[in-house]
Amino acid sequence: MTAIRHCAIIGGGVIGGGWAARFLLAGLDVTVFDPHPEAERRLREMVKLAGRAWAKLIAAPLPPLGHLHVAVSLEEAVRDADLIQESAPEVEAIKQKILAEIDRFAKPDALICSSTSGLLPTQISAMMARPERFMVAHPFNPVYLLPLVELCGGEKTSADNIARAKAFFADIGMHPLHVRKEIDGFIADRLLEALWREALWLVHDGVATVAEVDDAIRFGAGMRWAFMGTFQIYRLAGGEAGMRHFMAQFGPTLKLPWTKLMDVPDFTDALVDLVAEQSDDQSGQWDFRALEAKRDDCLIGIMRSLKVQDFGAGATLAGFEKALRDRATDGDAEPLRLYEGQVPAEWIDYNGHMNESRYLEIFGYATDALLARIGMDDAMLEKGFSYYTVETHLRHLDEIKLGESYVATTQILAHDEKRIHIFHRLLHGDGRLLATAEQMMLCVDMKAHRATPAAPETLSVLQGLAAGHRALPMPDGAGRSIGQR
Ligand SMILES: NC(=O)C1=CN([C@@H]2O[C@H](COP(=O)(O)OP(=O)(O)OC[C@H]3O[C@@H](n4cnc5c(N)ncnc54)[C@H](O)[C@@H]3O)[C@@H](O)[C@H]2O)C=CC1
Ligand SMILES: C[N+](C)(C)CC(=O)CC(=O)[O-]
Repeated sequence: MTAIRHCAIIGGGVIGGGWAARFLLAGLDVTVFDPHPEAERRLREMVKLAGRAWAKLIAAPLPPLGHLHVAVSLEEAVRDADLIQESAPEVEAIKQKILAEIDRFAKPDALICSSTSGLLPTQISAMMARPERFMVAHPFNPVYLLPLVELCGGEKTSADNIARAKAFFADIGMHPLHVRKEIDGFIADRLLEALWREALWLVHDGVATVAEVDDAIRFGAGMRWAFMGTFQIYRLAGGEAGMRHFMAQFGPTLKLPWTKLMDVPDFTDALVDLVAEQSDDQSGQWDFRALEAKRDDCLIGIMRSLKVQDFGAGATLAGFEKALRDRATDGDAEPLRLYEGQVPAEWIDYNGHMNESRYLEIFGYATDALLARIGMDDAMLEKGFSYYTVETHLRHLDEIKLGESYVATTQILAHDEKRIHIFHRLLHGDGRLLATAEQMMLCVDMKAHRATPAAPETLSVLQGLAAGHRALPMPDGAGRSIGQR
């Protein structure tokens, strides 16, 4: 089975564009077919937006951006692809026809996926000659940021292909969720639809405006759903007695006529106008791209916080960053690129530039990344071993402002079985050297509170990295002390 390096996307709208961006940022080549005359402009704008988001989100070296090609036909788009992601309009007949065509022109071992939000895989693959390599891979908007992808096979999808898709989507930083029963709307859209129906009724019945409905979500339950979902949150709502008490107390309310569930208000012109006008009142002052960027920044904030907690989507992000670091080629004699990002608003001080403490914060993240690279993981911490920083010499050389990008590189100057002597550089995106930090790290037995030799497997990775760095010149400023000219 060939590795997946080249993806094709059929339909390059909101979702196809999001897939293209995620694949390209993960270093894969992408070919898109979309008959829309504006398709290429929209795609390139999406890739730019996604690149901005990943630069802020991901604290690990990214592979070089893949190559984007816009094809003139479906056949041209799919013929060399290892994975094809159909993302055309949500109409069963259109999807059946497109999937049959993809099946005809694709390589025999290519995986074929559909982004459908709720159509049944067996139905939409009905005209395919080889449905065993087909499945739904349902993403969430924006595809380049949200990790969830629901995988749902049809009656003829092979288990091997589901496993292959699972591994592939995990590899590009996603959380594949296998929907084991073929069901309309899969798991997530069943939940979203229930909420959407109720929201429409509330507006239709004049109970609330669209902005009030959104406030009811975003100031309350929406915040906790981001990391615990519904069941885990309700378990806590049951108090110490937990889920059983919660169900005993709130079970009976389910029988009260609180929801309209399967009833859908008729989409009369009056309802569409009401919702659209209220939506304009709520968000009309926002330029579309600015609102997308605001959404992305909020998601990035949530994911970064969850990463610190190593919880939910944050654990997925941490795992992806670790894989990127492991995959990155160090080069024989290159400082390691261990941490990069853009300066967020809260790092700006009264002088209008990044505050001095943030320089050390960035170097701290680079040190953490180095330690992760040499195997100082949770298992090592649990055994009671870690590295502590025992000395830092920090030089502030230049300033960096809001939204500007930076990268921290790390050179290993020396090491022995207990110590690592490193030299970090902080570089502006335009190449200026902003700061350096020379540090001594000490391996510590945390239970005995004393220095200790590192584990042989840690020393062996360290030796490999240090061997490459031995050829590098001693950095300008290494060994300096304050007051020296
Ligand atoms: N928008 C959303 O929030 C989500 C949508 N989806 C699913 O993704 C799929 C695409 O939806 P969107 O991107 O939202 O729609 P969209 O309308 O933004 O994009 C559809 C694209 O398909 C193109 N297209 C039309 N006929 C085509 C053909 N014969 N061959 C190739 N391209 C063709 C259109 O020009 C358009 O650019 C649907 O199945 C939808 O259910 C899945 C998750 C979320
Ligand atoms: C509205 N929708 C059914 C197309 C939504 C989805 O499928 C997922 C999402 O991103 O909300």
